[in-house]
Amino acid sequence: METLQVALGRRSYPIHIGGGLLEQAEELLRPLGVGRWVIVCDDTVAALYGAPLARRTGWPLVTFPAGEGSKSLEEYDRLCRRLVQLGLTRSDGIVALGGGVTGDLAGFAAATLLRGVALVQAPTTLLAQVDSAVGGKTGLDLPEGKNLLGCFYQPRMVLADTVCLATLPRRQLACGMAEVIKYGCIADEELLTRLEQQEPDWPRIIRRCLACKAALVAQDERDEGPRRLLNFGHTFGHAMEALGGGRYTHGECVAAGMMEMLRWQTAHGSDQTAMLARLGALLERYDLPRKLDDLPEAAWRQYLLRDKKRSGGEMTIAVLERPGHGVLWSVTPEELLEETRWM
Ligand SMILES: NC(=O)c1ccc[n+]([C@@H]2O[C@H](COP(=O)([O-])OP(=O)(O)OC[C@H]3O[C@@H](n4cnc5c(N)ncnc54)[C@H](O)[C@@H]3O)[C@@H](O)[C@H]2O)c1
Ligand SMILES: O=C(O)C(=O)C[C@@H](O)[C@H](O)[C@H](O)COP(=O)(O)O
Ligand SMILES: [Zn+2]
Repeated sequence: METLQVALGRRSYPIHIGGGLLEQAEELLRPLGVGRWVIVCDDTVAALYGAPLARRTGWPLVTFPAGEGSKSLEEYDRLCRRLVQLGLTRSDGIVALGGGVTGDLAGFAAATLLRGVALVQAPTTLLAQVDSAVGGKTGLDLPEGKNLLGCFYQPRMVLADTVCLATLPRRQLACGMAEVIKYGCIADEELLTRLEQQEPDWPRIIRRCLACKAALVAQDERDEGPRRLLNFGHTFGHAMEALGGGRYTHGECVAAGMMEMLRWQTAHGSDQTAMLARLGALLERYDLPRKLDDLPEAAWRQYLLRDKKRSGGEMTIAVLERPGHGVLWSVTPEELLEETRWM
């Protein structure tokens, strides 16, 4: 087992990475001094890992339907009511076992139920292990757009059990690779080169991505500055995800969104032709889309304008200065809407 630390003063927490950590969950969580744990996971993860964990520990299990559609007020309501019915108190806690959907939904429930109960993130997808389980962003979607409800709520511990990756379908592994490639683009050119030349070594990749994320979160917990680099590909990607209505995953939209941002940059005086070719080849290597051509255009503008990085007449976007080095630009919504392929 390897351990990284997210340095946030009193709210600091460890990220444990390794094979077989779920088997040791009871022991690893004991020092947190939490009364009773409840496991929250989707129905797919329940069958694979939730039920065995519940059997071993005696912790109750609450499930919800797998998929992005569960990041909804309806599912949040159902989950919170179930947790109350189970008698959860303020000295108890939630183990969010699953992918990013579980982390966001169960994390938001942990942050708000009884005004906050302890939370442990136990990510089971590559995407959640390299990104969503760390940093404390929790959230739900609205019909008007992605992650429009939510808060920052840090977990007390993250347990990334790499054994779980063995059962992950190929498409979901690819989704995680989109966020991995994002880290390479914004902060780690050597990672890009390794991904181009070698087969993935998961524990090593996870460690590298999380070291980057932990550093950005420690500098800027509430997403007011450098943490926004993690949004590279998301400005367009989130709009694509909402427009896709569930057809495309978060990772696929981040992949196409990174390409779209490089095209936008190129049309705005920052030539990214070489990087477009490099990123395009890498996305292809990992079965990710470079373009999503079949999305309806009508609501594109509204979704983009609802981006959380918009503040009045200004939007902060993450762009690339060079491979491995992202920077933030401030643009007007009109500039962002110019020269995208839908306009
Ligand atoms: N909070 C954050 O910082 C943050 C960061 C990135 C993404 N996100 C959010 O995360 C979500 C995407 O996360 P995701 O891609 O993990 O999706 P997900 O949680 O829907 O998981 C994808 C699918 O994989 C299944 N699954 C999970 N673990 C498995 C395993 N080990 N073996 C087999 N199947 C397994 C799930 O049941 C689901 O069907 C999006 O909603 C996105 O907005 C949040
Ligand atoms: O942790 C962050 O900060 C990120 O931006 C990570 C992203 O991969 C993630 O998709 C996040 O949920 C997007 O944040 P949002 O603030 O644009 O909803
Ligand atoms: Zn993301």
